[in-house]
Amino acid sequence: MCLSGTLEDKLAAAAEAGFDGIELFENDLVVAPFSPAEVRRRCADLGLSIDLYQPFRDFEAVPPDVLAANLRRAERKFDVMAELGADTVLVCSSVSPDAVDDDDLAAEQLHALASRAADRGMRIAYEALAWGRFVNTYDHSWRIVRRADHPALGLCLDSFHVLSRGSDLAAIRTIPGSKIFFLQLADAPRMHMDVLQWSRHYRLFPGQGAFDLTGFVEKVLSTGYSGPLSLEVFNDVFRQSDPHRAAVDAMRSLLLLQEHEMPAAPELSGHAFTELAVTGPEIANALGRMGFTHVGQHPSKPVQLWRQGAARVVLNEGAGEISALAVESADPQRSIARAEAFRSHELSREQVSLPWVEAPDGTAVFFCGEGWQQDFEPTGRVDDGGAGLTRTDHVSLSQPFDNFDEAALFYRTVLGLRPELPTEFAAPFGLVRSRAVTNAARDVRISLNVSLLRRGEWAPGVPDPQHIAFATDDVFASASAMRENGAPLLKIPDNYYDDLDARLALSPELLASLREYSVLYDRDEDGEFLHFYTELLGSRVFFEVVQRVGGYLGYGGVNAPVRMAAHRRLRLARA
Ligand SMILES: O=C(O)c1ccc(O)c(O)c1
Ligand SMILES: [Mg+2]
Repeated sequence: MCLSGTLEDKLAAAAEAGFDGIELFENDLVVAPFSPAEVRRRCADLGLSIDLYQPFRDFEAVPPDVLAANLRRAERKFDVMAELGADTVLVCSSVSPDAVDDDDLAAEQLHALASRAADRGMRIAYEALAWGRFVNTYDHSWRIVRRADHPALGLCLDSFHVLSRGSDLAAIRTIPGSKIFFLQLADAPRMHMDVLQWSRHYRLFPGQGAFDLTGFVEKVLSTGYSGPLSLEVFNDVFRQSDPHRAAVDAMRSLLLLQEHEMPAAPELSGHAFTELAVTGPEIANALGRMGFTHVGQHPSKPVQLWRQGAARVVLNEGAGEISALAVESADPQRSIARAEAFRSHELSREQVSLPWVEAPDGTAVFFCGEGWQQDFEPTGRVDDGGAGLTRTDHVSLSQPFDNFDEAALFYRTVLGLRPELPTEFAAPFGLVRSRAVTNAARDVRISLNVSLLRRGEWAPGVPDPQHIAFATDDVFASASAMRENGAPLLKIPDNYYDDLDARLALSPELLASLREYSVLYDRDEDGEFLHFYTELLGSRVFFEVVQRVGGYLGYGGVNAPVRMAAHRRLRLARA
């Protein structure tokens, strides 16, 4: 269910990512051209056991004629399972109009089913679907299993059904581990919607959503449960993305559940630099006009280090995009050990001495220790403080549609960053979701952005832009110095300031300065955010300058559509 493709694709991807078992979803078998015995051999060849066959629906608490038909249906499925070598079948709680609200009857009929399964050396794992007609909580399914009292009948616990209902988890620890036959794990974003739709479209791998999967798994394991930890993630995007990548993402999510056994992530302390791959002088010119100085030169390659305060940009040759982000690590080799443990492998690139890995969108992530700047020879030019930029505030990367949740989990596991809550805004070409990942000190901040739906066909065929945001302590002083130097700053329309005035009743002086310098503004209970942008440089990159006042932790997301519309207008004017 977690992987796209046909059965062959799914099995290959699961095996390659190191899984040792699967749940076989009935549809995948029904449409496959292989007999169950052939599937069994294929799985064995790949080192995969078939740990569960599912789903068997709408069985319990029905009138006698329906029961007879259901038992016949079950026997046919037991035949298939025998050929597959699968000994456990998932029976999910009924949604049938034939079912009645009668726990005694449900228990009695499940007992009958379990007896037949036992005759064939098989077991029934009963799962409460969150939308089951009468049985929709795990404690209710447990009461029925306890009442049925058959050794071949136990529970399937599925974290989504349990956590989506907000069930009290205390009772989990009262279930004997031997009566939990199967454990399914799925995370999800918090949503206020019909639980069936939520489950079938938006599940996520553990660590990608809002549920506490670590706490849930701890409770289940404390019962003595020793069966598989299986992932059952119904997700519209995963359903259509590369199964090999999704399987690695899935494995990473399981490893996160045992994070205490993984190498700890060394402390990160800021963005060492961000690398831009550029063609032509446009970006170097812009950096110069923004007050950056070309302070270092690579001895053998056309690679330049530009600096202003502790804000650093490396310019390399390439297609006009952010090609790498570099973080300062207390121990780069341990950062790599952590990355390797989470299935992200160290890469090498000619003449790069820094250890690095690749993020899901292809951006290189460098781990810099002390002295990394020695790779550059001084140009003799000195940073005089320029326009007052102090450091990199954040790097903003637009993500490929298929890899957004994978990216959040990558940064969480490999770099040890914390994902913040996602936000959404309406951009000119569709809704955009934005999610930041940060370290505890918040001196490493990466903002990930993605279209909510795959881009519409009328949207321009240019890639979504990416940017680097630099911090200043005085946004107006920086804007004024840059304007004086002829930096290509983005003009914000007057309508925006009229709306700000209406919404926030800012002092006339502040409003006038914002308008004068095309500075945007946001505030929340904790502080204020003042920021301005450059025009697009080339087709893909721009810069932002931000001033945080007080404890404002966001990214001015409310203002992003204003910037996007302005960039769009410029693109059209240039075309
Ligand atoms: O959406 C469903 O129908 C469905 C089926 C089987 C499961 O194990 C489950 O959690 C949900
Ligand atoms: Mg389930």
